[in-house]
Amino acid sequence: MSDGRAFQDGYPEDVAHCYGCGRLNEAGIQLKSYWDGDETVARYTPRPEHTAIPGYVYGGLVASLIDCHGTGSAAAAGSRVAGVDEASEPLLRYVTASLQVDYLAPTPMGVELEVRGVIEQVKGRKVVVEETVSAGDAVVARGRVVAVQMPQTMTPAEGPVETRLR
Ligand SMILES: CCCCC/C=C\C/C=C\C/C=C\C/C=C\CCCC(=O)SCCNC(=O)CCNC(=O)[C@H](O)C(C)(C)COP(=O)(O)OP(=O)(O)OC[C@H]1O[C@@H](n2cnc3c(N)ncnc32)[C@H](O)[C@@H]1OP(=O)(O)O
Repeated sequence: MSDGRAFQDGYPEDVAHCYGCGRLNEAGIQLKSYWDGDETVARYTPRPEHTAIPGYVYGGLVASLIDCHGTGSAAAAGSRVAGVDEASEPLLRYVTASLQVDYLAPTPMGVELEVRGVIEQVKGRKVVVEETVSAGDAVVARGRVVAVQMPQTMTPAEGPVETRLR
């Protein structure tokens, strides 16, 4: 967002429960993504429960970071191309159509990870984001997300949040 808030801070309440990026999901990762020039960036330090083997991060967590940084980047990039005022209007809603991950090196625990996104394509309802995950100077994973604007038929479940999270 151009006002210093993370992309995910602009998600309306009905789509703010995602395990990876929902600010209202207290058990989740609550990933925060931002513009950094033409690229996007998010930082996250894995928690002990994200362990694969002692000392190393579970690959599913790395995939989640790529997933949610990708959809957040897509929401920001697609909205920018559509002329949505990111500071005052909600971002367009995107979901993951495709998530590809290559694990290049073991990901150490106890280190802040940096996820970087490059917007490869914005075409119609689709945005393609190329990503890297780094631990210090080492690129530990590469990923690619194809995000597509949520179809109108994919509506959030009704009812109290506790019910929806169960
Ligand atoms: C009003 C205020 C809104 C404010 C919101 C603010 C921000 C919100 C941003 C995001 C918030 C939304 C949710 C946040 C929560 C979680 C996000 C985390 C990510 C997830 O956890 S989310 C869950 C997992 N996710 C799914 O549950 C999706 C299930 N799935 C489907 O719902 C459909 O499958 C769908 C919609 C994906 C596509 O269906 P569709 O019919 O709309 O697509 P269609 O055929 O029209 O394709 C259009 C173009 O996408 C290409 N394309 C399609 N599929 C592809 C694939 N697999 N690989 C490569 N390209 C693909 C086509 O090739 C074509 O490209 P082209 O135009 O170039 O030919």
